[in-house]
Amino acid sequence: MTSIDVRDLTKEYGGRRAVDGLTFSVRPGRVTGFLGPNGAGKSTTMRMVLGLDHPTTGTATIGGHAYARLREPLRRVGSLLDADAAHGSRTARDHLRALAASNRIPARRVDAVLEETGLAAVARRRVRTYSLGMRQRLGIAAALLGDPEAVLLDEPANGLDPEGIVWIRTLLRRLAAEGRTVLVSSHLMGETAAFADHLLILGRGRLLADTSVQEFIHARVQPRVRVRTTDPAVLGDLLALHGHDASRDAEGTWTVLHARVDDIGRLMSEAGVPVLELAAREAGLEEAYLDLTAAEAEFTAQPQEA
Ligand SMILES: Nc1ncnc2c1ncn2[C@@H]1O[C@H](COP(=O)(O)OP(=O)(O)OP(=O)(O)O)[C@@H](O)[C@H]1O
Repeated sequence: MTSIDVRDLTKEYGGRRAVDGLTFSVRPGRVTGFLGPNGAGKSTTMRMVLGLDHPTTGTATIGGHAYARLREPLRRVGSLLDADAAHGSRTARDHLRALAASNRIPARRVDAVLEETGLAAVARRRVRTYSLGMRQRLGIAAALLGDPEAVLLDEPANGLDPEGIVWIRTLLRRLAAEGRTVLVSSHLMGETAAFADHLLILGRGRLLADTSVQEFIHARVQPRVRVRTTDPAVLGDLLALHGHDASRDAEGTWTVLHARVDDIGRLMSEAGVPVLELAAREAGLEEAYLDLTAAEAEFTAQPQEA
């Protein structure tokens, strides 16, 4: 089994820490979402895992080995860091063939990944004529070329149309189901929640969270119930009588904090208050993520000097 292990990893650029003492493992068989604000250190970490940057201190290994020590690395780990990695004057097919030849990957894999990424029909066109989404698909094709056990993708949904976004989600889920190790950075919280099982969240080069998506959301977003009836004032009195923390919007819909639909439904039924709408409000990753980053910003804010 191939896990990606980062230990005490630090990277300084001119005395500034882009990555600051990171330790985590990315496990096989699940999709790990890699989140954090712009400049948090996600790409720098991925570059160090892929041997494209040298750590100032610490180690990053794939299946226990530094990238530089892997034989035929594309067969062990595939990556997408930059959609413009292919030379514009080459065709997609030639680009992938050259990559395959230099890593002793059978040429039939080229056709397989072109098919898989939906590029087969345009494979003989020069890459410079590709749209951003097509270049992104080509980058993903290159990542999958060596049938690798581990895959690192930096913002793979970038430039993809809605169909492409559904496609990448399905692809990531399948790669994980096949037992591969999948690390994916993204700024799209809705998308990350749809494809990721686990999260690593960075802030200013440090690890803020290493947790399952479900646990992360449940720990940060309180359960709420949305409820609507014919007479909002009567419902307001009923909720207050039973000590519920609730607020009412302009249309008369109540939001009840720390409550479950079963409790509110039963309460209304017993009091004879008609229910027009009753729903548990779905807690989202975006809300949980913003809660964490806001708390972090507050915690790290430096007091102004007088
Ligand atoms: N080659 C470099 N030289 C100097 N500073 C760098 C270099 N590469 C990255 N940095 C700095 O390191 C920090 C982390 O950048 P990085 O690109 O890893 O963040 P990120 O989390 O991937 O951000 P984004 O979400 O915007 O892609 C930033 O402050 C960036 O300016």
